[in-house]
Amino acid sequence: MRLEILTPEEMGSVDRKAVDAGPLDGYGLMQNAGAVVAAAILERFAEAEGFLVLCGPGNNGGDGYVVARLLVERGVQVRLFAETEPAAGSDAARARRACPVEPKSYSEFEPVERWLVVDALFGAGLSKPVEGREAAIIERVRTSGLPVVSIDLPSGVSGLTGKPLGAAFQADLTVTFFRKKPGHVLVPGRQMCGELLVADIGIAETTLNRAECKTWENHPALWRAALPEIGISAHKYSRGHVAVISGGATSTGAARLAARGAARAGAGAVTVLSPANALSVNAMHLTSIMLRRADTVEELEAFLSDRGPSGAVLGPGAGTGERTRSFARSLLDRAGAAGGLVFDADAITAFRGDPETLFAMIKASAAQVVLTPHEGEFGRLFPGLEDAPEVSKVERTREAAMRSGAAIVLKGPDTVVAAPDGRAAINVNATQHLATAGSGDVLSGIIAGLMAQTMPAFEAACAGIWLHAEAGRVFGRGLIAEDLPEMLPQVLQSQFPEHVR
Ligand SMILES: NC(=O)C1=CN([C@@H]2O[C@H](COP(=O)(O)OP(=O)(O)OC[C@H]3O[C@@H](n4cnc5c(N)ncnc54)[C@H](O)[C@@H]3O)[C@@H](O)[C@H]2O)[C@@H](O)CC1
Ligand SMILES: Nc1ncnc2c1ncn2[C@@H]1O[C@H](COP(=O)(O)OP(=O)(O)O)[C@@H](O)[C@H]1O
Ligand SMILES: [K+]
Repeated sequence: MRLEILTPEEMGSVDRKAVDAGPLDGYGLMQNAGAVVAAAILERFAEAEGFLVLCGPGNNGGDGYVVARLLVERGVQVRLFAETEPAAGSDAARARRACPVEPKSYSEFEPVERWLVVDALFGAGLSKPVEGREAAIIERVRTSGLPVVSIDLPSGVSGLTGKPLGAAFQADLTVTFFRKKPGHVLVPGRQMCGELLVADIGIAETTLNRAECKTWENHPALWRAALPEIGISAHKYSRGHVAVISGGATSTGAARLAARGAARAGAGAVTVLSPANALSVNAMHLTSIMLRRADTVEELEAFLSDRGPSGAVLGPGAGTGERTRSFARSLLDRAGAAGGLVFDADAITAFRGDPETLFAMIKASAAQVVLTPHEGEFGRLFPGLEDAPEVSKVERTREAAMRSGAAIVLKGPDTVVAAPDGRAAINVNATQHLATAGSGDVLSGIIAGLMAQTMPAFEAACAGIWLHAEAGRVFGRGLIAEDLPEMLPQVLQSQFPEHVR
């Protein structure tokens, strides 16, 4: 599978290497790009009665001239709109000369019923907000309701961030080349692409140095090999034991959701560590999951020494006070080399005043640590890395992982996972049904459950996010957090059938 995601800059370097290696030059690649777009249009929109092609000044416009020529050669009606001539001597200028359709100016653009718009204004070279006459034509197309096929990216959407820079097209189909770019998978770019087609334009696979790729679309192919296998002679503790720290009497549900997530993810044993005042409420709701009292660090440490859990979740419903901070310190300090810790929710917020102390402890710890913030929690730990219009969620998450020494799961419809070594994955199978209270608590448990079974942090985080999203996707409407752990068996069994030996 081609899971690598390339920034527009990385794609530009692949293009240059491809041209240097030959046999195709830039013009040859442009011909192939135009050909795959024209073929996709004719296949998907066979009923279109004509085509309105909008060409910008760069190579994206160049692709548009090629598409216009190929459509004319097919005998269909084409009108072409361009405002600026491509730079003299460029591939786009050559494509413009080879195109038999004389361009009209943008002001002459009139929508025609049952025609289709081909958007070749800007692609990877978008360098400033789309305004003025380009914005006006995008608005005219939007109000016309005509279908739009975008070449490479919907013009106006940043290939790096997935965010619109000024006005932007909402496409029905986007055809990009060689590999996806972050803007195709991060929101809102992902929805603005409509259907996305990644086409081969004759760039050899060897042009891409795979070892240098650090960003992928999250997919089982990335981590399937690291999924825990249960051996024939397994016993419950050999399958991993997860401790989940519960909050006080009125906030225990979050820990139980995490515990259930850990158990369904395959941990052989799960223990909820509860304050004394919440023992009875936890006891009333737990069956296979064990329960033990832990109000103080001493009680936590006694449990860690006795039972040596291989994973822990701290944060859901835990409170943001000293108990949570001291438990975090203890878990980081006492975790064995195989320990996998997930700090979520309150365990993140508890360090808002002093993130550097948390990061220093994480870096000094033998444990593998995953932090699972949503945007609000992320802003508390990583001042200066908050969301901003021209910043990529991938780069923010990567920077946070390097700063903290933990794998970071920055949640949302396009959850990004990053590791301190620079690897990053963007998740694409989540649905909006996951936006329900407690859903993140289940996720933290799933990730801890996988780490407790010795899955490394980055892989466990990627797998956890994918499984959690898939559980939500398969369940669909009406989902509440309690349903997520209960969907995991179906997802695991259908996606990862067991090899019975
Ligand atoms: N060998 C290659 O490099 C290939 C490139 N291809 C196409 O080339 C595209 C990239 O081409 P370019 O690098 O020329 O970039 P673009 O054609 O995307 O845009 C660059 C041009 O648009 C102008 N511009 C950028 N943002 C603007 C804005 N908001 N308002 C007004 N003008 C703006 C720039 O000044 C420049 O003239 C890709 O998206 C792809 O469609 C394909 O032809 C395949 C091969
Ligand atoms: N609109 C959405 N589309 C897809 N996934 C979403 C959406 N909103 C939230 N999620 C996912 O749901 C989970 C919510 O977690 P979180 O914000 O911590 O909620 P809670 O604290 O209630 O558990 C995360 O995994 C997040 O990625
Ligand atoms: K475009």
